[in-house]
Formats: sequence, C-alpha cells, structure tokens
Amino acid sequence: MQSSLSLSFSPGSSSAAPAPRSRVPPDFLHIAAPQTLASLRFYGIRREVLGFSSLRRFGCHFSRRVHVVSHERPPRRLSASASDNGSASKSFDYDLVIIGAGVGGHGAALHAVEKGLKTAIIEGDVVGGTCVNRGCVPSKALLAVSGRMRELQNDHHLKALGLQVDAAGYDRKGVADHANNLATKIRNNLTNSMKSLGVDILTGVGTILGPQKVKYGKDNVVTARDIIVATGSVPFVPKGIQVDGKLSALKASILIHKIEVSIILLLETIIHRDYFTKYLFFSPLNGFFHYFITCLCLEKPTGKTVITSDHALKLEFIPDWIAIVGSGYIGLEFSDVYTALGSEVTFVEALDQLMPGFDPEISKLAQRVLINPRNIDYHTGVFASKITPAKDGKPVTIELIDAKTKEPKDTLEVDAALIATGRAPFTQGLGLENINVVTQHGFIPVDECMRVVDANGNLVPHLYCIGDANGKMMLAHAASAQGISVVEQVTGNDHVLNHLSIPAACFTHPEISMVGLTEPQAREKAQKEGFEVRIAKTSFKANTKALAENEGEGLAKLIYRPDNGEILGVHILGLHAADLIHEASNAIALGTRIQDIKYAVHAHPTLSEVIDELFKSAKVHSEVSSPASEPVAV
Ligand SMILES: Cc1cc2nc3c(=O)[nH]c(=O)nc-3n(C[C@H](O)[C@H](O)[C@H](O)COP(=O)(O)OP(=O)(O)OC[C@H]3O[C@@H](n4cnc5c(N)ncnc54)[C@H](O)[C@@H]3O)c2cc1C
Ligand SMILES: NC(=O)c1ccc[n+]([C@@H]2O[C@H](COP(=O)([O-])OP(=O)(O)OC[C@H]3O[C@@H](n4cnc5c(N)ncnc54)[C@H](O)[C@@H]3O)[C@@H](O)[C@H]2O)c1
Repeated sequence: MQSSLSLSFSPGSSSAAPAPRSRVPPDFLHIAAPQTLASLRFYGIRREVLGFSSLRRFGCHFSRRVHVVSHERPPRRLSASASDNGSASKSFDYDLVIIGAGVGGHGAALHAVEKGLKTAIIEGDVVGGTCVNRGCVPSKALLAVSGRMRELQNDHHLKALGLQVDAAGYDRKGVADHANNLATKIRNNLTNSMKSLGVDILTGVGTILGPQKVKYGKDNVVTARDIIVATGSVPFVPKGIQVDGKLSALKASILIHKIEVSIILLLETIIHRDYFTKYLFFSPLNGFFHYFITCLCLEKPTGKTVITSDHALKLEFIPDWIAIVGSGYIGLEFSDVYTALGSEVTFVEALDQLMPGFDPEISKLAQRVLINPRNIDYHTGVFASKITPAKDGKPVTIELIDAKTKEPKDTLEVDAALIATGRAPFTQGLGLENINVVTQHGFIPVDECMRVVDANGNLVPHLYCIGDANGKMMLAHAASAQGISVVEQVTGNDHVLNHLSIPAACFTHPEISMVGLTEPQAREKAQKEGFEVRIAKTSFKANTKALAENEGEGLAKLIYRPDNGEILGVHILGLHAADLIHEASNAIALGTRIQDIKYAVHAHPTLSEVIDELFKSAKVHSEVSSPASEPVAV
C-alpha cells in the first residue's frame, strides 16, 4: 500500500475519458506552449513557485487524494479473440497505455488488442519512432541501393556472370527519395494497422504522473491498469564532439518548453506580476515568442558536416571523404553506403579492433571482405576527443587521442564526420521522478520480465519498460518481442523472453548475422560452469547457390556443447546471412538440439544448405539420443 499527495485539475483533463484527438499535426503539437500546471510539473516546477493565482489561471485546483496501489498482480484476464479495441475495466480509462509509438510500442499495441485489451499509445513525435523514421527502414533503403551499385561497379563479378553493363551511376536525390518514401510508406502502414484495430493514438509527450496515471500533450490525463514505457533512444554524441545538425523534433520540443517556461517564471518572479503568463501565453504574442525561441533552438538544416545517423539518412550530400567515428552496426552499414556511392571512408574506433562487438573471427573476416578491398582506412585504439564542424572553407577537424594513455595522437581533416558511437536511452520528460525511478547510465532499470525497478530495488506496480529505453538489446525486433512478452504477462501468462535467442544482423554486402554467444563469451561461460565448447564451420565456397550467384565469400560458425548438443551461438558472414540466421535462432528459442535439427531436410540448391552443413558437421557425443534414431509413427 502506498499513499501520495496528488494534484487534480480541471477543466480539460478528465480521467474518465481520454481527450479527443487533436487535429494539430503531430510534428507541431508538442512544440505548442504549455498551459497547464501538469505540464509545468513536467519540467520540475513546483506549485510553491507558481503561486495560487497562477494555478487558477492554469485551471487547476488542489485536492488531497490517497492513491491505493496494490502490489499484487492484476486479476488475470481471459484472452479475447476480439480484433478491435476492447473495453477497459471500470476503474481505468484503458487496460494498457503505451508511451512511445516506435516498433516496440507498435508491437505491444497490436498484441494487446489481439488479447482484448483496451489500448492507447501516446506518441510525442511521429509514429514509427527511430526504426521507421531514422533507423532500420531508411538505412535499409540506402543499403539496397549500395548493394546494387556495388554489384554494377564490379567488373570482375559481372564478367564472371557473362554480363556487360555500361558505367553505373546514381542520382543522389533519387536515392534519398527512395529512403524517405519508404519511411513514409512504412509509417503509414504502422499507423493504419493500429487505427484499423482500434488502438487510440494519443498525440503529445507522455509523462507519468503517478502510478497508473499518464499525462499527454498539454493537459490530458489518462489512467491505465498497466503502462508500458517504450520511449526508445537517440544518437549518443560523446563530449567534445560538436554536431552541427538539427535537434530531433522531440528533444527540441522539450527544450523549447523548458526555455519558455523558465523565462516566464523568471520574469514573473522578478516583477511579482503575472503579465507575462497572460500576455505571452494567452495572446497573439505567444506565436511570435514561440517562433523566436524555436529559431534559437533549431539550427538551419543546411551545410551540416558533423552529423549523426539521423541526418546521414537524409543523404543531403555525399562527401568525398568522411570520417566515421565508431565501427559498430551504424558505422559499418554507412561505410557500405558511402563507399558504394563514391566516398572515401576513415574509421575512428576507440577499441583495438574494428567491429569489436562481433565474434572476433567474424570481425577478422569482415575486415578482409568489407574493409580492406574498399576505399576505407582506419585508426583503432583512439578516441575522437574533439570534432569541429567545417566553417568558412576550413575542413572538419578531428582530434584523436590514445584511448588508453589519453595522449594526443593525430589530427584528421575531412569533409564530413558521422558520429556512430552508440545510442542513448531517451527518458526526458517521462516523469520517472514521480514514481521514484532512477535511471542507470540513462537506461530504465527492469527485471527479466521488463518490470520497472525503482530506486529502492522494488518493482513499480503495473509499470513496464521495453525496447531501447531499457538497454537490454537495442534492436527493433527485440523491442517488439519484449512488448509482446509484457502483454502476455499482463494477460495472465507467465512469459520470459530468451534474449539469447534473438538474432541480430548487419546489412552490409555481404551481410553479417548472429545469435547467442560469441566464442569468447561461450568459453567464459564454459569455464565457469564446467562444460566443453566446440566449434563447427562451413564455407559459402562449397554452396552451389552461392557459387551460382558468384558470391562464394562467406563463413558460418557454430558454437556448441558436444556433451548435450546445445547450440550456444551461430555467426554468419555471407550472402543473405540476415535471412539464414533464423533457423539457428528458432532452434535456440525452441530448445532444439543439434542432434535433432541435423536431420531436417533443406531444399537444393539453396543458401540454407550452408546451415544444414553446419549442423551436420557438429560432433555431438554419440550417447546423446536423437529423435531420428527413435521409431517414428507414419
Ligand atoms: C541508423 C539505424 C539503423 C538501425 N537499423 C536497425 C536494423 O536494421 N534492425 C534492427 O533491429 N534495429 C535497427 N536499429 C535499431 C532500432 O531502430 C531500435 O532498436 C528501435 O527503433 C527501438 O525501438 P523502440 O520502440 O524501443 O524505440 P524508438 O523506435 O526509438 O521509438 C520510441 C518512440 O517514443 C517516442 N517518445 C519518446 N519519449 C516520449 C514521450 N515522453 N512521450 C511520447 N512519446 C515519446 C519517440 O518519439 C519515438 O517515436 C537501427 C537504428 C539506427 C539508428
Ligand atoms: N542492423 C542493425 O540491426 C542495426 C543497425 C544500426 C544500428 N543498430 C543498433 O543501434 C545501436 C547503435 O549503433 P552504433 O553503431 O552507434 O553503436 P555500437 O555500440 O554498435 O558501436 C559503437 C562503436 O563506437 C565506438 N566508440 C564509442 N565512442 C567512441 C569515440 N569517442 N571514439 C571512437 N570510437 C568510439 C565503440 O567502441 C563501438 O565500437 C546498436 O546498439 C545497434 O543495436 C542496429
């Protein structure tokens, strides 16, 4: 049981019914000036500072109310086959409210409706989040182009197939439009899929006001039996690096709100009058004031030279020489795009080898296939400690320091720099302080069931966090799978997602994919737990389909336990590796052992035979039983 002082306000905020959807375009809504106490609280402004006259003007009054919060699990609901939004239990507006309509939120919403939950999703920017608008979708459109360009420019490859092609070329704007149009199409698909199922899409920044209560937009409050936070992430830019791109719309809106409210409160405090609230917020001057602050916050989108993936995906220009800081997924995929479109790339990587997150053997092979033959050089073991954008005819300068000694190492001068040094969880304005949750390195702490853990180590009742914001696995399908897992739990099914069965892929040419442990991770686990680890490998060079495509470069690697046939990890570099990994990831998810899967039959000639060969070449101890050796009923 827990009691708290709460603030209620009227009009405009009804906890009985959600506010009608705004007709203001989502892009602009969140930049509107705040006019309610609730939104002021959102910025940490206390009621004592505001004074009661201000509060009344905001349409608020105080009441002492005790929330009774049960720490028990909610009564289990029966799954409903209804394909429309159900009706919430009497005491809440919704069964489930999701904050953030990225892929995680979308996956959760669709599954929730399928389960008969009355569901709403709150979005502060545009539906689709990072993946659809600034991530997977536009980047894969660019990579589709780079793959074709690469093939068309490879005389040796074309000759081997007996093809003749005149010089390949591209239209930058056409390529950029392809990425942008695809993002728009997928965003519309996502929106329509939610609308058609009856998910309420509520527009505005969502803030948790307290247990089971969320504010969104200006002053709308909804209650829900369960809340899922799915607020995602933004590019992480290390200290010392000056990005000259625009702020993201969501970040900008929050910053603009904060600046406006701070200026007004400062002016009111100085002169002890409320003119400013009256004249700036509730008069035509508001528009000018807001425009002025917005111009201060948002830089012009032209002439950017130090960028993150948010900007790079727009393909506003193709630099002759670009430094890519960070050689993880984003760095590697963009190196594929830029080199195919004619840029020279220099990697700057803090760790001692490129692509440090991959299995070391795959990183080595990737270096041989994806880096060395291309127009790419690299500096490893160095930090980009300071990056200054190009200005007045001067190039972008990058100061490099030794990652260990921190001694200056080198200075690079390039046309542009892409900062691909990871992503930071986005939790600003979420109101975590209202529920005593403290982030860890920015991430929202959760247990294995995505239940949010508060500052005292207790579970926050009815609150879950999925996707990039919890940092378990920053992948689109992981976010969605976590959302589905949470919905399973709130509808009464115990479900724990096995993150070791979630595959990942890097969509270079050729692709890289993986699931489970890397070899060093497996060996460490084996040493701790006392079992043997073995490795099996197969090459694409022996695969008919790969050779027919003249794409024999590639390797598949299996890490397994010979004592019981457990698959610990699979890593693939080669043609369509991203599609091939699912046989292994499904096997891990279902607990299928090598001695079971090695008898499965694969069509010939297909790339899947690479994986078939991989499982067949594993040596599981002979005494381990296999279903194939048992009699089968026909
Ligand atoms: C360049 C790039 C390429 C990528 N490629 C791939 C890929 O190929 N495959 C893959 O699996 N992953 C890829 N990713 C990662 C993938 O995009 C993320 O893992 C995924 O988008 C995370 O989903 P999410 O739902 O957790 O968050 P997001 O997609 O970031 O969505 C969060 C949403 O919440 C909204 N929001 C935030 N705060 C609030 C608030 N307070 N109120 C209301 N709304 C709020 C945001 O506006 C956003 O719409 C890529 C990422 C990048 C940057
Ligand atoms: N195909 C995909 O699934 C895909 C594609 C793109 C992004 N993503 C997701 O997006 C997330 C972010 O990707 P990312 O590539 O930015 O991060 P990442 O964590 O994959 O790689 C970041 C790299 O930057 C290096 N680094 C960090 N700070 C540095 C500095 N100051 N100087 C030099 N090097 C530095 C790190 O050592 C690391 O190698 C990933 O977690 C990934 O899951 C996935």
